[in-house]
Amino acid sequence: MSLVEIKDLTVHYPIRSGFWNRITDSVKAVDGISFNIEAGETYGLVGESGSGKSTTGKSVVGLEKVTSGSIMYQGKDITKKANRKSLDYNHDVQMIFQDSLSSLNPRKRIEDIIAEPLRNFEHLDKNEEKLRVLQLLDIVGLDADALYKYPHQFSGGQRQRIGVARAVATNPKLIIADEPVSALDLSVQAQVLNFMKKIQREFGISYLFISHDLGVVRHMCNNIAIMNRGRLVEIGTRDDIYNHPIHIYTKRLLAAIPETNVNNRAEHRAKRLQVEKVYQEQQDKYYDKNGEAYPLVQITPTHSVALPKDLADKFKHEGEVQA
Ligand SMILES: Nc1ncnc2c1ncn2[C@@H]1O[C@H](COP(=O)(O)OP(=O)(O)OP(=O)(O)O)[C@@H](O)[C@H]1O
Repeated sequence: MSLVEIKDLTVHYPIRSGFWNRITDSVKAVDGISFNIEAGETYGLVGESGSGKSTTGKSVVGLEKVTSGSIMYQGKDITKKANRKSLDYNHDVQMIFQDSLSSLNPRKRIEDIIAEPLRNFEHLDKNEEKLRVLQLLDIVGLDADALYKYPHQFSGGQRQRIGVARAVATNPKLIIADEPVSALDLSVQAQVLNFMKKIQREFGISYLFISHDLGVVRHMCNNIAIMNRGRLVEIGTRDDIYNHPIHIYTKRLLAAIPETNVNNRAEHRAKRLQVEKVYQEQQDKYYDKNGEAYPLVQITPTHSVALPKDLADKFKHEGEVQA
């Protein structure tokens, strides 16, 4: 059994209009997605802004009311509040946000910020609590004098590490990391990602790692789902996605990974423009007449892609020939 099993998850937001403020339509933020997160792994959920990643993450934490579908955790559907309560789900699942400045209370000292989940769930005495907060600061590489400071006294990277310390305080089983390093410089991104990996090794945590950037996810994730307009268009292992991408949208996201080597920038730009040209010319083949992605078709045991029948048959056949 996987740690989390998401099946046919749908989250629609109502659109209200007119004098009576009636519901006249809905935004299909998440439109029937399924994937599993295994214990101890980092699962990547990648897509452009507005593709539905955050809504999915919030649904998994229990912060968003789902329209239909299920999210199974330890055999129970946690889209139901009573099940979240009986499982102690809020203790087991934590979240790290992109914007550490607004997600950390500016009026609270770091000691109180990190201790907050401990106070909610563990009821330690004062000394035990302080010791635990100091251990957590040490794990994320911050000195003890951080205890008495406020969020604005830290750099973005340090604040993000404080967010990581708070998220791991109660020893959770799963952390939803929503764009955890997007607001940081490249060098600082690597630092925070390394801390997240170190903590994962030490505590055996699973991550649902949400990002718009396939470059960031590459060194973090074992399995990756590509999300586009509320649907999944490609699911696979790291090797499937980076070395054998099939969906035109995945190829476009891969071409959008920023090139860090200055000497290769011109070549990279030319390649990106070429991929964009192909995307504009051929994207219609990959979406149905309503502009929606097709259902996923399994190409190999680990790799599934949203394709119409003719393309699915073509790629399956190519896979068989190569094998
Ligand atoms: N509370 C809400 N009410 C109405 N529509 C919403 C709400 N939250 C999100 N949406 C819409 O749902 C869609 C998916 O949003 P979501 O934030 O999940 O995307 P995302 O991939 O995480 O993008 P970003 O990275 O920009 O946050 C968007 O069209 C968004 O405008």
